Amino acid sequence: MAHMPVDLLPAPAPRQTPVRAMTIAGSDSGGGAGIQADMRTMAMCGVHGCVAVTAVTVQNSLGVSGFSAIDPAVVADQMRSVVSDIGISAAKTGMLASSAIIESVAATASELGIGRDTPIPLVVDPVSASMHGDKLLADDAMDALRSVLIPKATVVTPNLDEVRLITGIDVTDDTSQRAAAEKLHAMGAQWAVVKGGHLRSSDQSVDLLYNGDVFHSFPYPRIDTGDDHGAGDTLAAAITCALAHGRSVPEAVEFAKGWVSRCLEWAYPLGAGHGPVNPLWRLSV
Ligand SMILES: Nc1ncnc2c1ncn2[C@@H]1O[C@H](COP(=O)(O)OP(=O)(O)O)[C@@H](O)[C@H]1O
Ligand SMILES: Cc1ncc(COP(=O)(O)OP(=O)(O)O)c(N)n1
Repeated sequence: MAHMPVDLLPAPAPRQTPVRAMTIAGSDSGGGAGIQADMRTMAMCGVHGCVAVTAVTVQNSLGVSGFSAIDPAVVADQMRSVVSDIGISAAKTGMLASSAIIESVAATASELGIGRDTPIPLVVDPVSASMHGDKLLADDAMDALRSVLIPKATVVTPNLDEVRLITGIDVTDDTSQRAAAEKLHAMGAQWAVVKGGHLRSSDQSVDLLYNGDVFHSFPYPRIDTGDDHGAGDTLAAAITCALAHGRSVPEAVEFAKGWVSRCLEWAYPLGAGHGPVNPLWRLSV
């Protein structure tokens, strides 16, 4: 295992109300991705995680065999209920399933003051499919993602398949990764992270962050594992936690890269397919 320095977010003191964040995402019955991944990382980062469930997937280590989407009005009401009482310092989106849910989440985020240029940053992980290729977002929802949600994002975090669907750019190298980041920023995201996890030609996994001005590159050693289910959710959740703790976006992405790298180092086999990344490494520190 590589030995990277450990960057930790502060743990709450006994009886002290922790920093709060909300995930607006789908449930993974296998416990490795979606809401379950977000809550695992939030808990291990000392953050009280709140939830707006968007869909319930039927999923295990072999893939997603079906899902049921939640009524968009119920998604919006979950967001209102959390923000009006508990309060949050950051939010993230994951699986949103349909254009109706995307529109509801974007409108409710505006109503509640969540998103870029507000005090509550929004991390948009534009989940479109599982690692097995199972669809988690309707084909006709891509326009809503581009036109109403990405312009609200403080940070958008697509993988390379999602980059292709959203921007039409096929990222194969550093130049196309930069072009994709520029296009995502031009679509209205304050910051774009183009994740390099799927660029398997290198011994590095390089994520690129861009805000219309400066590129920040995050090269980390590629970890040799097939147990990488939930890596994207975990990265976005860790960014959200660091933002909730008051870190800047580049600091939050740096923290999250270190976090997900350790989670990949500690990933374990589960079921007959791909096991999950493992935030429980934090219990050993
Ligand atoms: N084998 C790996 N070794 C190190 N980092 C990885 C590896 N696979 C993915 N990552 C990192 O995990 C995060 C999620 O990446 P990616 O796999 O591209 O997203 P997704 O899970 O959404 O498909 C990124 O920060 C990426 O660089
Ligand atoms: C309910 C749910 N949400 C998101 C995903 C995809 O998660 P991701 O982190 O991109 O991980 P992989 O699918 O690549 O393992 C999901 N599968 N289920």
